[in-house]
Amino acid sequence: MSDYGSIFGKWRAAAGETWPAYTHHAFVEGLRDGSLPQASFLHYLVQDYIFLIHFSRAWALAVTKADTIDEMRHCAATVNALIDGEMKLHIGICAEAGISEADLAKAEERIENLAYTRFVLDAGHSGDFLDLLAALAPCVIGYGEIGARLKEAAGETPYQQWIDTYASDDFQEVCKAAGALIDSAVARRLGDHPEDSPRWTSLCDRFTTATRLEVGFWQMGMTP
Ligand SMILES: Cc1ncc(CN)c(N)n1
Repeated sequence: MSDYGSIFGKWRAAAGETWPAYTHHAFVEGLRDGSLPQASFLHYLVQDYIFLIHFSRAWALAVTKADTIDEMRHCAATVNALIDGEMKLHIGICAEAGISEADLAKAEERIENLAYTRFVLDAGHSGDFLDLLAALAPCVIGYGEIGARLKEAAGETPYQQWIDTYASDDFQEVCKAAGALIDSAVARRLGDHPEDSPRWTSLCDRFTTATRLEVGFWQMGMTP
C-alpha cells in the first residue's frame, strides 16, 4: 500500500509509465535543480492560478456528489484549503514578480489548462463521486509525492518556496486524507474487491487520463 492509500497505489500502478512521466517531468527536475527559467515558472503559476479556480469548482461539485456527511465535510474543507491556502502561494509569488491579482484574473487560459480542468469537471458532471475522485487524485496526491521527493533531492534552487509548500506537513496531511477518502469511498460503493467491479477499468482510465493531462500541463509550463 502506498503512503497515500491502497486504491491510489493501485490506480498509480495501473497508470504505468505515465505516472513517472508526470512526477519526474523535465519541468519538475528544473524546479529541483533550479535550471527552470523564471519566465516558465511564472507562466506556469499564472496558469495554475486559473487551474485552481476550476479545481476548486470540481471539489465543490464533489460536495454535491457525496453520499455521507464525512465525504461532504472532506470535499468542502478541500475547497477552503485550495482557495485560502494553495492559491495564496500563487498570489504571493506572482506579487513579488510584479504580477497583481487583477493580472491573474484576466490572464488568458491556455488550451492544455482548459482540457485538463474541463475533463475533471466533466468526470463529475457525467459520472458519480468515484469518477470525480479518480480524475482529481493525480492532482492532489501527485504534487504531494513530488513535493516529498524534491524536499529530499533538491539542490540550490530559487523554487524552494514552491517545494516547501508541497512538502509541508499540512500538504502531506491533505494528500493522506485524500487517499483515505478514496479508500473509504471506493469500499462503500464497490465493496472489498473493487478490482472485480465492472467499473474498475474505467476508474483506472480516468486516473490515467488525468495523469496524462498533468504531463501536458508541465509541458505547457515550459512553453510560455
Ligand atoms: C496542474 C496542477 N496539478 C496539481 C496541483 C496541486 N493541487 C496544482 N496546483 N496544479
